[in-house]
Amino acid sequence: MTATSTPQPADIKFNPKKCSLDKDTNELTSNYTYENIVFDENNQFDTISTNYKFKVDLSKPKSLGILLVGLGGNNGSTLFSTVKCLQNNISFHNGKFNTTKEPLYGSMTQCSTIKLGVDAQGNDVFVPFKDILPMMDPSNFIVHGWDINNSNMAEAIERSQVLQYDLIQNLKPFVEKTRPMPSIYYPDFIALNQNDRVNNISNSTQDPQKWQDLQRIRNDIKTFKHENHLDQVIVLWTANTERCVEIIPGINDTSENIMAAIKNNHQEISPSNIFAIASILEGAPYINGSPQNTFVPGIIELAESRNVLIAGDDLKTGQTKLKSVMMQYLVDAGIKPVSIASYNHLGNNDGKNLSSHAQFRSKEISKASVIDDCIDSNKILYPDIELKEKDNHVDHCIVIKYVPAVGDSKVAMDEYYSELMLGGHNRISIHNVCEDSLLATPIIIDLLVMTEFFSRIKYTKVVDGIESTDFNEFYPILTFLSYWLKAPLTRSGFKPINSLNRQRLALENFLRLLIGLPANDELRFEERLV
Ligand SMILES: NC(=O)c1ccc[n+]([C@@H]2O[C@H](COP(=O)([O-])OP(=O)(O)OC[C@H]3O[C@@H](n4cnc5c(N)ncnc54)[C@H](O)[C@@H]3O)[C@@H](O)[C@H]2O)c1
Ligand SMILES: O=P([O-])([O-])O[C@@H]1[C@@H](O)[C@H](O)[C@@H](O)[C@H](O)[C@@H]1O
Repeated sequence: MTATSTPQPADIKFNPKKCSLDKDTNELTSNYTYENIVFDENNQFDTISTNYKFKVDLSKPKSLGILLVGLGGNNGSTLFSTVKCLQNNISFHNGKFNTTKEPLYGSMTQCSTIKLGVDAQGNDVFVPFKDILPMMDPSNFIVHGWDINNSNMAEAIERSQVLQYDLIQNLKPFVEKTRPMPSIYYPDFIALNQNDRVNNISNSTQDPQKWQDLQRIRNDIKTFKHENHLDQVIVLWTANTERCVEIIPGINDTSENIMAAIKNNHQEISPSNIFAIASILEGAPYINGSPQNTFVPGIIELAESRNVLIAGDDLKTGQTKLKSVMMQYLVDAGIKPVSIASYNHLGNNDGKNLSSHAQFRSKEISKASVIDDCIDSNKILYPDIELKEKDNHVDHCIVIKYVPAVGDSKVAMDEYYSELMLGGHNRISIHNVCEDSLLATPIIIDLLVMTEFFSRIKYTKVVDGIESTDFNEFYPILTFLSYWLKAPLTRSGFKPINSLNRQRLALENFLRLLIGLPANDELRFEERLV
């Protein structure tokens, strides 16, 4: 592999001292010793080493099925259009230029690189992220989905006002024949102001039959898979933000209880609960791109028992992504943030839905948690976060307002107010204007590419030189995807990692170990030692 080439599977380069390629099965196996420093209750530490064997199936599927809940929305229709552009090489007049192939800027898998090592002169060598091992090309996605509104995809992209006029005209013949499948609407979960969009639902709002809704969604997934000859389908929620559900013992706390609650039409079963359960039962990974707490304990238990990948919550696109960098920068520099005031206004339908309190509350929770791991990491700056007194926490305020005039442009204003030495202060103000759906769509692409990639990896532990012949799949909550998520869903007993650089480091090092390379460090001894 060279720094510029796009290798095919046969070109995959790996470290033969750590890896072997089985040409019959097209699987690459690598050996890795995971070392961690573990402290006991007396603050004594030990280095714990565990040997693993990882196996990647290098044969990626020809096509990957994507089912979006909320296909007709801004994110859904933008992703659908992007894939059509790639598949049909659609060009458009972008103001001054005729653009042919759109690079997927904003997608880490498609447009970023990873440092692999150094050349003979000690200069860093980078390769495209997507070229380290075979990953799905988004032009091989087959996209469909559900929406509570029946507009065809040409009408949907016009309504969204995300794409340029010329591109919409060029896309129309490729998208107008697609209409979203009818969905489920339980009015209590999204804002009342969405009511006038509802004309494409299969359930009765007066007499809900949630068990039948579940069967119908399962059937939709099966049919889509069958009709398109797909081996794998991933379902992703990019519909409106729902209010959070109440966690009720006996109702949604175990997989058995939640199935019974669906049969009994319990009011705390949300549409997103139904979609998540349907996907898990169909063996389709499910990703929650919105902030609501779809993954109640009963659904997590179901995913664990069925061994189906799940990930969430809420896409980390603009303001929160920057916050997960800023906070890490300030705290790691020994500067003490004492308040973060985050205002944000936008004028798309997402903003309209979030102007309702219960839905805003879901978003407020997911946007607030992003600073927690940094606060937790530094007991010099925040000696006892439990006390929640002035000196021990960050005043973190989150405001979102709906301003129709600005459309899909998301305006974010943040003030980071921090303490410096000798009573000094540091105030950083950020004004960030970005197109909401054009930030979200490449992130959705990354989540889909990486979910498919992780589903081709298995591992086994090697104990005393003996490796088990049974290879395991990942624990179902795929926290490797945290980089793209505001409030990463995390395995019980573990705390989420929010800091962006830490999240990326995990991905980089994991890709490296799969091809037999050690974890990346920046020791640069070539330069620093004589
Ligand atoms: N754009 C971003 O930067 C960003 C970032 C993080 C999270 N999100 C979240 O992504 C979601 C989608 O954002 P958007 O801008 O596309 O919103 P949108 O309002 O344009 O689209 C949502 C779509 O979902 C449909 N819908 C609502 N309930 C449904 C149901 N039960 N079944 C099927 N369809 C349903 C609506 O009709 C609409 O077409 C929101 O929850 C938003 O908070 C967006
Ligand atoms: O990712 P980010 O920019 O912090 O968060 C965004 C919010 O600020 C915005 O109000 C909302 O509508 C988007 O869906 C997204 O959640």
